[in-house]
Amino acid sequence: MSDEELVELAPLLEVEDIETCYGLSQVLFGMSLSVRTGEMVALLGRNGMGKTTTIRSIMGLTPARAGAIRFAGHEARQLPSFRIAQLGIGLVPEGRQIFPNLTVYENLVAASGNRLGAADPWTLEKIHALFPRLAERGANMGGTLSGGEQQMLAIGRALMTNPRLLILDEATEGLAPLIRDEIWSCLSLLKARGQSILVIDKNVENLTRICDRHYIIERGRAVWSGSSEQLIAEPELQHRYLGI
Ligand SMILES: Nc1ncnc2c1ncn2[C@@H]1O[C@H](COP(=O)(O)OP(=O)(O)OP(=O)(O)O)[C@@H](O)[C@H]1O
Repeated sequence: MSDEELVELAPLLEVEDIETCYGLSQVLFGMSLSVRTGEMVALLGRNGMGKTTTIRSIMGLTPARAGAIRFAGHEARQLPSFRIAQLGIGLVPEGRQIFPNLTVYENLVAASGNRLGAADPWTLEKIHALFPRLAERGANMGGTLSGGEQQMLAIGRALMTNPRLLILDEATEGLAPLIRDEIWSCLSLLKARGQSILVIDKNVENLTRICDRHYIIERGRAVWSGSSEQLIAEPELQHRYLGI
């Protein structure tokens, strides 16, 4: 089998037994997860269990000190975060972190590109069709947008890099119900389009509706993983690990 065929068979993202610390304080203790091409995977767990840290480690923002992170055939654990982004991971970070002093248009085009040669790349027109509000507000400064509009902008900005994997950290947190629904519809659409997605969110009902698989993280390691059907069938899991 050729190297290319082996890469095709391997998961797009494979996180294996990573350990991550903030200074002397260890947060991840052998965290593992994988995302296959076209899959939508959720990372669930109570506050402070290490979900954001897992994503920060994948992105090289808080590098893991042990374990392995493989992405699209590359060993990524020790790469700087700009290289990891260039391999094709688009992050929608917690708190959105759009550029407040750039216009909506500038935010969208700042990091846009199709460096991996996607067959049907995202364009400004397609982002505007996905989120018409961004078209209306193109000339406004990012910092003047509502929370929901900023979230749409953060998603649009990540998509404009044409990522192989889109990672969203609490994308619906703190938004009005109607705006939340809009974000969930957008995620369903992306999933249907074949986008590989890793998502952190608290809304298990919406997650089980569209995700393929789920991981539950407890004190820095995955304690359960399974399909949406399996998660729905085990309400005691949700009670025990998610406090629902
Ligand atoms: N920059 C930091 N320095 C030190 N400790 C941190 C830092 N960021 C997070 N932590 C600690 O690491 C642990 C895991 O945090 P993390 O943000 O990964 O959890 P989480 O599961 O994403 O929770 P939340 O839903 O609250 O964001 C927590 O105990 C948190 O206090």
